Amino acid sequence: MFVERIKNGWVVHAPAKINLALEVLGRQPDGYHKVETLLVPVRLFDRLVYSPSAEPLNLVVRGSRTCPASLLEADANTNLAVQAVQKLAELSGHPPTGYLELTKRIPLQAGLGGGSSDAAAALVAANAAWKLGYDRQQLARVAEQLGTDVPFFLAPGAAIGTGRGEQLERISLGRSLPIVLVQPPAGLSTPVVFAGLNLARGEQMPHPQGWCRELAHRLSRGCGLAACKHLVQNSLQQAARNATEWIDRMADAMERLPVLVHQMTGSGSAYFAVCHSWRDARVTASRLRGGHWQCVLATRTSM
Ligand SMILES: C[C@](O)(CO)[C@H](O)COP(=O)(O)OP(=O)(O)OC[C@H]1O[C@@H](n2ccc(N)nc2=O)[C@H](O)[C@@H]1O
Ligand SMILES: Nc1ncnc2c1ncn2[C@@H]1O[C@H](COP(=O)(O)OP(=O)(O)OP(=O)(O)O)[C@@H](O)[C@H]1O
Repeated sequence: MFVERIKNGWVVHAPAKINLALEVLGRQPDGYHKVETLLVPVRLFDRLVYSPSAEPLNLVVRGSRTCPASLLEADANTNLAVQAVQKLAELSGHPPTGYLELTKRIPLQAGLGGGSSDAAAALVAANAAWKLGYDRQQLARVAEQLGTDVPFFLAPGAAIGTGRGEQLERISLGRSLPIVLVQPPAGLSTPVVFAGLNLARGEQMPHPQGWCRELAHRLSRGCGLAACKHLVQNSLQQAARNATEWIDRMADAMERLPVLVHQMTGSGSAYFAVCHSWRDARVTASRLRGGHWQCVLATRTSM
C-alpha cells in the first residue's frame, strides 16, 4: 500500500494479492476453514481518495478497463471501504464523515483481495485524517473483523497466513516475480467455493502437505521458483473447477504457453501464471488477449 498526502486528503494505492500457495487444513468449529497460505502483493492497484469533511460519509466508485463499471454494486453500504470507515468511527467515537472516491482496477470476485485491500486503505486513511494514532496492531484488530484478508494489506510484502488466514507472519521472498493475471467473465463467491469442499465443522484434513511454509522458506533462501514449482498448489482449485468451467479453460490456455507455473489465486476466479521473465510475461499476456476473458494483464509481485 502506498499512501500520499494531497491538498484535500489522502490518496492510497491499494494493491491486489495472489496466493502463491494455499492449503486447507480443515474446518474450525466456528465454520471458517483453517488454512495455511503464502500471500504475495501484486502491482495492480485500486486508488482510494479520502477527503475529510463534516458531511456524512459518502462514496463514489468508478470502474476501469480491468474492472468495468457495469459490474460495480450501487449500494455504498455494502462496500468494504465504507464499512471500514464506519467501524473505525464506532471504535474511536469520531463521527463517520468524509468523502471516499474509489477507482476500481482490481477485478471483482477474483481471489485478488480487492475489496479487502480497499478496506485496509480506508482504515489507514481515516486513521491519519482523524489523527487517531492507532498503530498497525490496533488497526489489524479492526481489519480482521472486516474480512480475513484485510490485515494482510496493512503492511508491505509477502506473508504466511494461518488460522482462517488472518494470522500473519511477514516473510521476505527477496524477489519480484513476473506474472500474468487472467480474470474470466464469471467471478466466484468465496463462501460458495469454501462450501464446495464439504468439510464438517471440526473436521481436519488427514495428511497436511506443508506446501506454503516449504515454498516460502525455499524462496526466501534464494531457491529459484523452477526448482520448487511443485509447491505452487491451491486446495480450493478443485472446488472452483466444480463451480465454473472457466478454471479449466484458463488452465488449458496456460498449458499451451511457455510459462513457469500456473494456478488459481485464493478462491478464484482469477488465474495467474508465473513467467520466466518480464518480457515473457508481456508476450504471454498478448497471446492470451483476444480470448473470451474479462481481462488479461502482465504485472509483477512486490517484494
Ligand atoms: C481465500 C482467501 O482469499 C485466501 O487469501 C481468504 O481466505 C478469503 O478471505 P476473505 O475474502 O477476506 O474472506 P472473508 O470475507 O473473511 O470470508 C468470506 C466467507 O468465506 C468463507 N471462508 C473464508 C475464509 C476461510 N478461511 N474460511 C471460510 O470458510 C466463509 O464462509 C466466510 O463467511
Ligand atoms: N471495495 C470493494 N471492492 C470489491 N468488492 C467489494 C468491495 N466492497 C465490497 N465488495 C463486495 O465483496 C465481493 C467480493 O470482493 P472481492 O472482489 O474483493 O473478492 P475477492 O477478489 O474474491 O477477494 P478475496 O481474495 O479476499 O476472497 C464483491 O463481489 C462485492 O460484492
